[in-house]
Amino acid sequence: MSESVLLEEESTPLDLRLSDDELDRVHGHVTDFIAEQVDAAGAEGAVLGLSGGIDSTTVAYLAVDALGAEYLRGLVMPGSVNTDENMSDAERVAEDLGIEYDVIEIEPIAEAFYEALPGASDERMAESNVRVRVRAVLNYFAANADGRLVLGTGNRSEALTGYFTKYGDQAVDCNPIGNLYKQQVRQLAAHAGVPRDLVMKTPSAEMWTGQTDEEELGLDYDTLDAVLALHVDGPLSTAATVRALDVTAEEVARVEELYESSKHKRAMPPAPAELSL
Ligand SMILES: Nc1ncnc2c1ncn2[C@@H]1O[C@H](COP(=O)(O)OP(=O)(O)OC[C@H]2O[C@@H]([n+]3cccc(C(=O)O)c3)[C@H](O)[C@@H]2O)[C@@H](O)[C@H]1O
Ligand SMILES: Nc1ncnc2c1ncn2[C@@H]1O[C@H](COP(=O)(O)OP(=O)(O)OP(=O)(O)O)[C@@H](O)[C@H]1O
Ligand SMILES: [Mg+2]
Repeated sequence: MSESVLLEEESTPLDLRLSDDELDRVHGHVTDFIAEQVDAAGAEGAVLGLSGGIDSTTVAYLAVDALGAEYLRGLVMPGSVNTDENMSDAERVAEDLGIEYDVIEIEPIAEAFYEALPGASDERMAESNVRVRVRAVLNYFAANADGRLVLGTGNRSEALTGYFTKYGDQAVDCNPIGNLYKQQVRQLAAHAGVPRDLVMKTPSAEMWTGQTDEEELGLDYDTLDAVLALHVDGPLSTAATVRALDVTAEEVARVEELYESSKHKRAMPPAPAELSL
């Protein structure tokens, strides 16, 4: 069975699926990109956080294709919220790929932050973002020490909705799958040989127990991707998007709100315009 057939049973509001030929080309394009980024930086390879989720697993598979297993290091960083299943999947990915990896318990590090600013961790998002940023510090610790680049795992759907922690999981040197919508990442994962149980996993940031991306975003990824492609990336008005897809004007407005309110996450921090003195 070809890899794209694997996902063919799904029906989506808008067919963004890549053909086998396109998947071959995207695979080559992304692996070339990873190799070029590492080469251009004069780096000794790359490091990435492995969560057992589809995005980091896909980037790990592609990076091994691009660089070879000996040039990729994985960091598996369990915190209090991560399920044992996800953490053992993360280790399985590293072992299947034959890459060097470390398992680092982040809770004692996060706890030191919570104690340093009493009360701040009462706010769930503030508390959860600390864990995400602790992982970023560890990624850069490993990258600095070994002369490696940090590979990001962000995709286009997350980037356009700001669905990431500022200076957390977005604190990376490059984003190999950054131009692909989430459903295309799943397709590329299958194409790259990621095991089916990981390809079909429900996306979760695991920032609190039971969190799923789709519940927090308020839309399923297929709908989100379709609205992004037609209305945010594409030229269709709200009314035309509603007519083209099986979505409501409220769903389009939700996507627009996510996109608009996260602009600051996609820009360099602003400074006042230069004064002529
Ligand atoms: N207009 C503006 N201009 C400039 N800066 C602005 C700003 N509005 C907020 N800010 C700054 O941004 C901060 C809020 O942003 P941030 O700290 O990122 O926090 P926030 O966006 O509130 O939360 C992170 C979101 O990303 C999701 N996430 C995080 C990590 C991983 C994943 C995943 O999919 O795995 C998902 C998470 O579930 C949550 O929905 C504010 O505290 C403020 O410092
Ligand atoms: N426990 C963890 N250990 C190591 N890295 C992690 C951990 N949790 C998150 N990360 C890093 O943060 C990134 C962002 O998480 P995110 O949930 O968006 O991606 P994912 O888990 O790979 O895929 P999915 O979105 O399908 O859950 C991960 O891809 C991974 O690089
Ligand atoms: Mg995840």
